[in-house]
Amino acid sequence: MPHTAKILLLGSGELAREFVISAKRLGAYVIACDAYDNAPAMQLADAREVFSMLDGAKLREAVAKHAPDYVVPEIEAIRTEVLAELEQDGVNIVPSARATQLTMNRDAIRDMAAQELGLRTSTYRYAENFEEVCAAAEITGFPCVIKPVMSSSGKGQSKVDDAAALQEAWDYAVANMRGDRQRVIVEQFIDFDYEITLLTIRHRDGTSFCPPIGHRQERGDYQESWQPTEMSDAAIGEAQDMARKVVEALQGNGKGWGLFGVEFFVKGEEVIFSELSPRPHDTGMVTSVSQNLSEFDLHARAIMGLQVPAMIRARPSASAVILADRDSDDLTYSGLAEAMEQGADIRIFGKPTSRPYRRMGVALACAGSTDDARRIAKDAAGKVRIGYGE
Ligand SMILES: Nc1ncnc2c1ncn2[C@@H]1O[C@H](COP(=O)(O)OP(=O)(O)OP(=O)(O)O)[C@@H](O)[C@H]1O
Ligand SMILES: NCC(=O)N[C@@H]1O[C@H](COP(=O)([O-])[O-])[C@@H](O)[C@H]1O
Ligand SMILES: [Mg+2]
Repeated sequence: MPHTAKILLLGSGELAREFVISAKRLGAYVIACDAYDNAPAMQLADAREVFSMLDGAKLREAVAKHAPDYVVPEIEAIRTEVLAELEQDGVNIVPSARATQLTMNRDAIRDMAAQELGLRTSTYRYAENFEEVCAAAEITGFPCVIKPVMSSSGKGQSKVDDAAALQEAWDYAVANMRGDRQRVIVEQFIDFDYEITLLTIRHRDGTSFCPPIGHRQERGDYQESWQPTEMSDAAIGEAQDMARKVVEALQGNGKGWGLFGVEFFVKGEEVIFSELSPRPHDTGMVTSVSQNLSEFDLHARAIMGLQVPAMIRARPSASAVILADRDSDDLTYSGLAEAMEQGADIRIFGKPTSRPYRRMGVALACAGSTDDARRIAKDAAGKVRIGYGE
């Protein structure tokens, strides 16, 4: 098939699905990969491969079979050593193999940010057994937050208020971690005023930023986001400086081009670095309606060496998630017309199965203010009904 670029997409969730749309508009041919068939992005891509991306041999095989111009990771759980080897052999890993390696585990990126780059972070220690957890909590104090170093979307994460609750938090982290390394980060709990995602784009002409996105999380997972969010110019400037430093440090031997979601906590005028994704961010789904070019469009443009505006504006907008509440493989959706009554838009991801709290869709709204947009998006999300085939 004629195409402008061939993209092997590693991960086929909702963020990949939107990315496929953006990349295909620019004429790309996209092969969507994930561990399960009929994943959201596969339904729209040109081709699919179903395999575990933690399996290095299978990963190599997929790259050899398709000879892509770009390998675009969309999840963290990937055999990233293989990406580094492929990069050595001339394969273009987005944004770079180093970025995927350092962000796969929380410890690598946190050490780089706090120690090498000197960015302000919460106080933290790592622990590999319960005794070390107790020692770490002595240093961070209470409350603290315990997370597996390998996890995302809040999996295995808990806030701990006193020493009596440490055992439960450790057990919960071990039970919900990804991979085989029993290691957690114990972090000082930051009683922040608000938290943001700063979408940062590294592209052929330099670095651009989107207006900050505010968000609210529950169980460590995003519930709603809005853009722009109120923030002083000084705090925005500080966040941009930190984001620039960290994305530049991730370039390694790759081009380092692409969009990053850089997360910060803000307390008073203090901006505290939390973590980042070297790819579109879930809280950034709001950009599908808030910006002329969404985070997915911007990622596609940056990767393909195309122009990215220096100034990106956002009109007041919000997103609110549509979550499942049980396990099912016989899903239907209704209530979209009611959900749209106040002007919201709805995205249904088309995930073939549900589980409690799995994100199945999102409601999006623009309004005169972010407060109004949040209200409309939340109301709309609540009106979409999921049928579980019972
Ligand atoms: N040290 C902390 N102090 C206060 N809140 C925290 C802390 N660490 C995490 N949180 C809360 O939990 C949320 C999820 O944490 P974090 O981003 O580290 O997890 P994650 O599993 O990597 O999430 P994702 O992959 O969805 O970005 C944060 O956005 C924040 O709301
Ligand atoms: N915070 C990371 C994040 O939002 N990742 C998004 O969720 C998908 C996995 O969802 P699933 O667990 O429902 O399959 C990923 O593929 C990605 O799109
Ligand atoms: Mg996060």
